[in-house]
Amino acid sequence: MLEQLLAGSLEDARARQELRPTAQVEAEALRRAPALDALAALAPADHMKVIAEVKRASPSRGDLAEIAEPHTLAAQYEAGGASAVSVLTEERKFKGSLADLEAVRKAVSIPVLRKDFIGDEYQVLEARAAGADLALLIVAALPQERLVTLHGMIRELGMTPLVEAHSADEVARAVDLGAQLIGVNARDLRTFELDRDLFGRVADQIPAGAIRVAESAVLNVADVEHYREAGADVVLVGEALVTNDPVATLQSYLSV
Ligand SMILES: O=C(O)c1ccccc1NCC(=O)[C@H](O)[C@H](O)COP(=O)(O)O
Repeated sequence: MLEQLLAGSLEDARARQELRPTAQVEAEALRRAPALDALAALAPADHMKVIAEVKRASPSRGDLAEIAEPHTLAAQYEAGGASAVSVLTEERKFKGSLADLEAVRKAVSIPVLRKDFIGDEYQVLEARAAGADLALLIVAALPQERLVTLHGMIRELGMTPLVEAHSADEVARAVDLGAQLIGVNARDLRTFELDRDLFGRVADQIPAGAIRVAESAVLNVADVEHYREAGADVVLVGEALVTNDPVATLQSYLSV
């Protein structure tokens, strides 16, 4: 599934590239106001910080929420205390788009993450051109050489890479990159199995200077407490926010 998702995202990027060539997207990326400082926004605090996700659907759960106005939801997230907004831009299984990201960018003043299956430079340029401050890199999806190149490029464009791992080996690869923002995804992107204890097993490998993000599988405050006790600075939450009252749910997590 991960290979399919990456291949689909790259294929869709190729189709967009036919219409908007690299030079054009690069010019748009360079014209953008500088990216917001996501590391400052997500820096460890005396409570859990939240990256709140705009998530309509997913391969593991199907349709989750209609979200006709992603910018309205994102504004609610910001008002509710989110430190950043994650926007799924993958079209085929998550029903997202870069237009969602652009709309969210206009509506909030907190950092915005492009959450997609990023495998090439064009997608990174698209992220910045649409106003993203962060871009996701999934360790399991790419060879280390590709990760090094894309990680460097994201940083050169002023954005922050969120480097996502799902095993001790992948955390080690993220650390080798010099990643300052490391996510441990409880969801195995190949099987969709959830393992909330994975974060606790690998958190010690993440250097003290890096920000530790626990991704996925938060369904209630107890899950947030579980991640906090295991050392998470930030949780990334999608389903629980889009299927419940987003502000009340978010605020309950911020008390942890
Ligand atoms: O959510 C999925 O089913 C999924 C499947 C395959 C690859 C990625 C997937 N999700 C992306 C994410 O990482 C989550 O949207 C994000 O961490 C929030 O997760 P949750 O709070 O469990 O909705």
